[in-house]
Order: sequence, then C-alpha cells, then structure tokens
Amino acid sequence: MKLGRLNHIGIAVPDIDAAIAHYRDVLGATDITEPFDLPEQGVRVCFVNTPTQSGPNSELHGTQLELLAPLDENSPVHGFMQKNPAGGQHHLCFEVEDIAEARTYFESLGKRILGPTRIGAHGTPIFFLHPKDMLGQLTEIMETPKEDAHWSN
Ligand SMILES: CC[C@@H](C(=O)O)C(=O)SCCNC(=O)CCNC(=O)[C@H](O)C(C)(C)COP(=O)(O)OP(=O)(O)OC[C@H]1O[C@@H](n2cnc3c(N)ncnc32)[C@H](O)[C@@H]1OP(=O)(O)O
Ligand SMILES: [Co+2]
Repeated sequence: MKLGRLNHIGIAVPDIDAAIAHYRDVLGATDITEPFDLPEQGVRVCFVNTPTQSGPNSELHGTQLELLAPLDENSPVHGFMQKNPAGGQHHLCFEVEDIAEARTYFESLGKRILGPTRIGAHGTPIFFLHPKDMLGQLTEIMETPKEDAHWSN
C-alpha cells in the first residue's frame, strides 16, 4: 500500500457556527463551506480550506480542516466531546489509491477497522482505524477522488 496525501484533519467542536466564526475572525480563514448534516455519520460538518500554493517545480495542495459537531448522543464524536468539552483534534485522513486494497492491507496487519467501508463527505469510500492501533491517532483512510488521482503518478 502507498500512502497518499493528507486529505483533512478532523476537528471536533461543540458548536459549528461558533467554530466557523473562530476560523474566520481569529485565524483569518477565507474559504469555509456551509455546514451540513451527515446523519449516516452522526455529524454536522463543514470544511475550512487552506490555500493551494503553486511553485516552479511543484504544486502543494492546501489541506482541509473538517469541523465536526455530534448530531446526537449516538454520534461517534459524542464520547470524544464528553472527554473534551472544548473540542480538539479528532482524526487524520489519508488518501489511498484503492480502498479495498488498503482495507485488506490493514486487516493483514491486525489493525482494528471501525465499521464498514462507507461513502464519506467527499463522495468517495472511507473507513476508520482504531486509535489504539495507530499510535493513539484515530485514522481515516479515504479513496482519492478520481479527478485528483495525479498524486500517485
Ligand atoms: C464527515 C464524515 C467523515 C468524513 O468523510 O471525513 C468523518 O470524518 S466522520 C468522523 C466521525 N466518525 C468516526 O469517528 C467514526 C470512527 N470512530 C469511532 O468508531 C469511535 O469514535 C471510536 C474511535 C471507536 C471511539 O469511540 P468512543 O465510544 O468515543 O470511545 P471508546 O471508549 O471506545 O474509546 C476507546 C479509547 O480510544 C480513545 N479515543 C476515542 N476517540 C479518540 C480519538 N478521536 N483520538 C484518539 N483517541 C481516541 C478513548 O479516549 C479511549 O481511550 P482510553 O480512555 O485510554 O481507554
Ligand atoms: Co473525516
């Protein structure tokens, strides 16, 4: 398996509108999407896009921050918020070329996979790896959107 781009950093927040105001007014973010509910993932979500930088020999893609608020007590973010009421860094999401191959690879290493592969907020398949098997870091694995697949060339 080949590690792809860092697609996003998930940040759990207690109030998504207050978090948007913070990123806009305190940190100066200029590209923040409208929040929307993802009931099948148990979260309300929006994205803070950091700028893309172009240079003479490379193009560096800005990483997204994914702001997450639990929709209810059944949300996978609910327990985290109980322990971290002010919110905090929740997960890292890395891209892979082939989600099925990646799942088989992590299974072969004995890593615990949390639930089925499903479609994530970016419209491609995702799965999660247990933080206790990943140096304490909840890790999301996401198949690269086909239009972005040039990172692997
Ligand atoms: C927006 C959609 C999508 C996308 O497309 O990007 C998303 O990102 S959705 C994001 C939300 N979804 C998920 O997180 C799904 C996977 N997560 C889970 O299944 C659970 O959250 C969990 C990781 C199993 C944790 O469940 P929980 O019930 O809260 O806690 P446990 O008691 O089972 O926790 C065990 C252990 O792990 C520690 N922990 C929990 N969460 C994290 C975390 N985010 N980062 C690091 N460590 C975490 C927890 O503290 C426990 O440790 P101990 O206290 O030492 O036992
Ligand atoms: Co995510």
